[in-house]
Amino acid sequence: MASPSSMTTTSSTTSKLVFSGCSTSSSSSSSSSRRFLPLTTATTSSKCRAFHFHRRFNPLRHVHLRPCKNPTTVFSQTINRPSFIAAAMATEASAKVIDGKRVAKEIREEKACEDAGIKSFEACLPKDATEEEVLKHISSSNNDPAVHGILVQLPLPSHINEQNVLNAVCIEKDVDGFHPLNIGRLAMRDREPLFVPCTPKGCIELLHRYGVVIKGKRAVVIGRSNIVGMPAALLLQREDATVSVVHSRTKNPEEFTREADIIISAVGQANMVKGSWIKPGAVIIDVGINPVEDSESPRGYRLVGDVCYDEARQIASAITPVPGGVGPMTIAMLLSNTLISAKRIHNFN
Ligand SMILES: NC(=O)C1=CN([C@@H]2O[C@H](COP(=O)(O)OP(=O)(O)OC[C@H]3O[C@@H](n4cnc5c(N)ncnc54)[C@H](OP(=O)(O)O)[C@@H]3O)[C@@H](O)[C@H]2O)C=CC1
Ligand SMILES: Nc1nc(=O)c2c([nH]1)NC[C@@H]1CN(c3ccc(C(=O)N[C@@H](CCC(=O)O)C(=O)O)cc3)C=[N+]21
Repeated sequence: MASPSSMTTTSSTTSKLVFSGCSTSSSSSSSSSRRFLPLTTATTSSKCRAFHFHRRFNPLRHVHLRPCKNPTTVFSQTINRPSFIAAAMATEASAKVIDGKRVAKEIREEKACEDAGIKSFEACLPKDATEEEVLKHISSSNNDPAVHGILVQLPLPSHINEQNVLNAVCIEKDVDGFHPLNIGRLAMRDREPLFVPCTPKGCIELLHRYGVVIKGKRAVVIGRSNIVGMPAALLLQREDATVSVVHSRTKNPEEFTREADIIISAVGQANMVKGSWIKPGAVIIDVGINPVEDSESPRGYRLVGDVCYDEARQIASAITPVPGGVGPMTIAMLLSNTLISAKRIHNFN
């Protein structure tokens, strides 16, 4: 756990709160990309992280941000964007793979080109930590001018009230976009949230960068969680899609998905969405991260999405793989939100 004093020693930060489960080696000096993974004992751990920006290069080891030595080269790479895809136009038998890993790398390189550095400090609390202790950590990051972003890793242990905790994060540092004020603004017309939740923002960013037309399209979001499904549906609606939300009580979900030009699936059930659920030419964004046993894999498991990838790629015009699709985009959007926050706080345009 990063001690409160270590959070204040440098000029700027994102703060992350973690209940654990996690060892002391998960302090700010080690890679923390793992801290985001759902494969750790999610129900028994939670985390809070403080991120800060400083003007000199400071590679974000936690998310593998590297300083950019040659900005010109990087810019030319970012201009070279993936080709246009129109969901309705697709005729190819095999879907274009929407490469989240590559786009996330581009986004990280854009940040590096802006001379951005982010430091990340993790507060890793025991799983029986009290709500009061959690709130104390949040309050200390709220009040630390060096901290520009705070992320409380969900889900929280059951004895802690999620609402109280999320409400406590200062809205100006809510880089996860989960504060009810941010979500409320996302839901209302002509209002702008200070931050858009990272995973749904990453999904929309992938659609934009792959030239997928959203306006006027039929979109189906599978799942309605506060983290992914609900904000993803709000974002698609803001992009002028006509949106249906499918959840665990939906009868015959395939009747909805078969009509969709765009499907965002965030359920957490391996291979639930079959090829037969998909309209030919649809674009599929698979958020699901599901471990399935695999004795051949060094970890003893591999990750698959909610969508039956091998079936879907024969039918869809474009699809995100798991791993290497939405996951890396979530992390890139967290960086992006932290950059937005630091610029806003320092009146830097
Ligand atoms: N790639 C990334 O960056 C991220 C990936 N994830 C992954 O995305 C998945 C979803 O995460 P999260 O939203 O937090 O999960 P939640 O468990 O909070 O929500 C799951 C949603 O799926 C719905 N659902 C469950 N079963 C079915 C079913 N059989 N048919 C239709 N809908 C169903 C639930 O419905 P109901 O509301 O009725 O219960 C609920 O709305 C997980 O695999 C998670 O690991 C999550 C965050 C980031
Ligand atoms: N407050 C909060 N905000 C979150 O954004 C949040 C959270 N809590 N709780 C947990 C979920 C899960 N999540 C992931 C992020 C990245 C990958 C990711 O990068 N996955 C890699 C796979 C990595 C591997 O191979 O292990 C990929 O898909 O390619 C996965 C999952 C964010 N979450």
